[in-house]
Amino acid sequence: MSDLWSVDDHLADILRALRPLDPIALPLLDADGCVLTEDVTVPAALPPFDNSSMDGYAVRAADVAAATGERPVRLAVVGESAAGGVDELPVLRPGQALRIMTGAPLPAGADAVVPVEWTDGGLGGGPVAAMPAADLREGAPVRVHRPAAPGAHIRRRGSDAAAGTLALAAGTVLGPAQLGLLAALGRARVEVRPRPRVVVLSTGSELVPPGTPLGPGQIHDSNGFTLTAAARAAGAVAYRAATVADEPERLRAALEDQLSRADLVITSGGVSVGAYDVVKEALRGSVEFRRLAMQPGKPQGFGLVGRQRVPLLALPGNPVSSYVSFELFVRPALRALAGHPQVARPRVRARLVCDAPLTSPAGRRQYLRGAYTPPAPGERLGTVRPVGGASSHLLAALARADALIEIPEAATTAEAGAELTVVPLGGGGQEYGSSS
Ligand SMILES: Nc1nc2c(c(=O)[nH]1)N[C@H]1C(S)=C(S)[C@@H](COP(=O)(O)OP(=O)(O)OC[C@H]3O[C@@H](n4cnc5c(N)ncnc54)[C@H](O)[C@@H]3O)O[C@H]1N2
Ligand code: MOO
Repeated sequence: MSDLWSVDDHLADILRALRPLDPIALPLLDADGCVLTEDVTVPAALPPFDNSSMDGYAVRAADVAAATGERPVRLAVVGESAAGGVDELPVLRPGQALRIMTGAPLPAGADAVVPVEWTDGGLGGGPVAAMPAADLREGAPVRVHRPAAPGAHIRRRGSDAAAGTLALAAGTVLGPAQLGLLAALGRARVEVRPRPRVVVLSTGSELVPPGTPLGPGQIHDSNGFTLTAAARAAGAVAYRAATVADEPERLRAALEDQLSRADLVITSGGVSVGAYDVVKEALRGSVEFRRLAMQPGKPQGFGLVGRQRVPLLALPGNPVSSYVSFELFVRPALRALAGHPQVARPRVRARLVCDAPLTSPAGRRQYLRGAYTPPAPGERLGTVRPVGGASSHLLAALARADALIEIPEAATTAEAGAELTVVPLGGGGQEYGSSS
């Protein structure tokens, strides 16, 4: 098996040849899912002013210290502070209160907010459930039924983020909460590594697009869809190009067309030892073709092509082979281009559940398709059950699977109950926020 490359060496060679894309400034929503490349400091305190966390009355805490239901404290209402209000607020004097809404600025002199439910709302009766309309309480004093401690229901200026402190560190993955923070800080754009632009090129003279009836010997291009969707799920901006017939000139022309708009190109098919292995023929020289100690996915190609030296991964044409190859090699490559610290999908250990022992070719790492069940409460391991056989044309079984089951190179069988490594395939695998 000495002529076969290991899966790990092949991935390491690909990652060594790549460098993360140059950072660009993007509008916030375009930066969703991207890796931040600047340290963002807080330009001005958040919140920018002391404000109320309740609808109620701004008061001097000392004024209401003795308030009870039986002996309410009566305060003169001297105005109102509403969120977004532009009027200058009066300075609160002893014996006075100011109507205040959630988020509205606290007037000078006030040091607490009494929620409206602890007052008569200016109506002269018992406690109210909500702030009465303005005309009902015009000029009326408010009776406070409960004390509020100094600082109660006040959100202090800078209590969320103090000016000059670090809000988000370079390396943070931006998701909903991080984008919200940037917006709150007033940032319209941020510097991030962009999503890689990917072009997917399916090769094969037998291929026709779905929606077109099949002629003799023809099949529908499925890899183009699997790989484009997989690239998008990995965070790329991916396009499926038209399929290319098994003619090297056509593939070179198609590549020429696509290279300028791609940070990475994926081809499928044409990499084995057949008479019409177009990718191998067209790209020999700039792409290195290898045979890996792996099943499926034995034939693989990788190189930097064109003047711009765009990374190109040439995947085998069998549908399962190309998808497994994507998960093992292309996804990490895309995440490396996007600057993600963690490029591979997380692996888990799981116990094999199967009716008959599984077999695997000697000296090759096999990736079978499986259905993974996470550990039950209190259990250390989940379970995994194979879905379909090992053949690399089994698309229907792939569509029912949610994990890859790894059988190591050294093993030729795996019995029920064996503990194995599993690669769950679900979700985008996105972990926001973390910068480590
Ligand atoms: N004599 C040998 N034959 C083969 C070997 C070998 O070592 N010696 N390796 C086999 C293995 S393993 C694989 S994997 C395939 C790889 O073949 P290619 O990458 O050259 O792919 P093609 O020959 O073009 O196609 C293989 C298979 O997949 C179908 N296909 C291709 N593209 C698509 C697509 N876009 N959508 C759906 N299906 C596609 C194609 O019709 C073929 O059936 O080689 C083995 N042979
Ligand atoms: O290496 Mo192939 O990918 O087994 O079908």
